[in-house]
Amino acid sequence: QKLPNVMILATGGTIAGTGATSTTTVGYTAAKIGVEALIDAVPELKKVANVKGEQVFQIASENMNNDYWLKLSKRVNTLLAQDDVDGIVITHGTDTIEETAYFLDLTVHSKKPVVIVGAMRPSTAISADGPINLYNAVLLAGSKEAIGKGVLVTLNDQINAGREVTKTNTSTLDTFKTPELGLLGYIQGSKPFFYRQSTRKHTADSEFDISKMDTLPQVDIVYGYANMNPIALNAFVAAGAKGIIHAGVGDGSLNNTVAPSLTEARNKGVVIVRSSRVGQGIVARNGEADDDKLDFVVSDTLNAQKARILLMLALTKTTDTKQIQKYFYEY
Ligand SMILES: NC(=O)CC[C@H](N)C(=O)O
Repeated sequence: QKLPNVMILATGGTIAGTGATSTTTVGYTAAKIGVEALIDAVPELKKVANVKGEQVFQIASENMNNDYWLKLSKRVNTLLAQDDVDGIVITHGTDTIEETAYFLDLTVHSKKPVVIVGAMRPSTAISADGPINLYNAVLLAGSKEAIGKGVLVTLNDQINAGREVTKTNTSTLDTFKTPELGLLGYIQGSKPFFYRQSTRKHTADSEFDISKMDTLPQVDIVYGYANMNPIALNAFVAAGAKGIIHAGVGDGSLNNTVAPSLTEARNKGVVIVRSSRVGQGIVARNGEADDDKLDFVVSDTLNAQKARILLMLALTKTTDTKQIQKYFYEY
């Protein structure tokens, strides 16, 4: 039986982390060991795929930025265009895995599997989760089942969709979840099992193309809270933000000390997206604000960090808020 060719692109994170002792599970160093060492630590990979590794960069993912995303997405597109690559695994720090997953979901143009994987314990820890997670990721990236499902995230034997997955716990192994909408499936006994898939456009159907881009528009996030003031919002706008994600309280509600500054920003051409700090549910258009009159956009079910990604990509195509709103309902 012919094994699939799976390329492992390493970017750092705890999966490549090392600690002082086997019980060091906090205060370790992320992004220490290279891709060859990651592969060598799991000889079982060779039984399920022909694996090759490439170190794209080596960072703790709190340092993720638009430049790294553009580089990674371009590399993934180039590799997937090759006949000798069947799927891609990306090893990644867990802090921003959900953002990278959604960015690639929108900018990789292929039906071939792309699987992002991380770990919550460094490679040196007792019961490190990196090796089994990497094994599962390679298995998934080489599987027929993962074709056309969009960018996937796997840790803890579970498969989640790039659009929906979020980190829900600072430290436990079962941190990655898609609350309410639910995970896509499991990996058990060296087999992936899928039960659902996202209805939103992604990968091969995505119209966002970053192949010729070196920068992305500035979009910042303003967090909602009681006694909120517009200082951060005004500073972002003064610094040249082209878009603002307002992670409002509740259903994206606007504090009355901040609403006038949002209107002012919109009048200057800044695109305002009302999202929510709640994390679940739809932000209703014309619900907590008259979006038609204010010319604001709502984030649908995207959390603020994912809404930021879609707005950046939307702004590479248009500043028309009707079209941008359409994207938020389609992707
Ligand atoms: N568990 C982790 O991967 C967290 C380590 C680090 N903060 C990162 O995101 O890269």
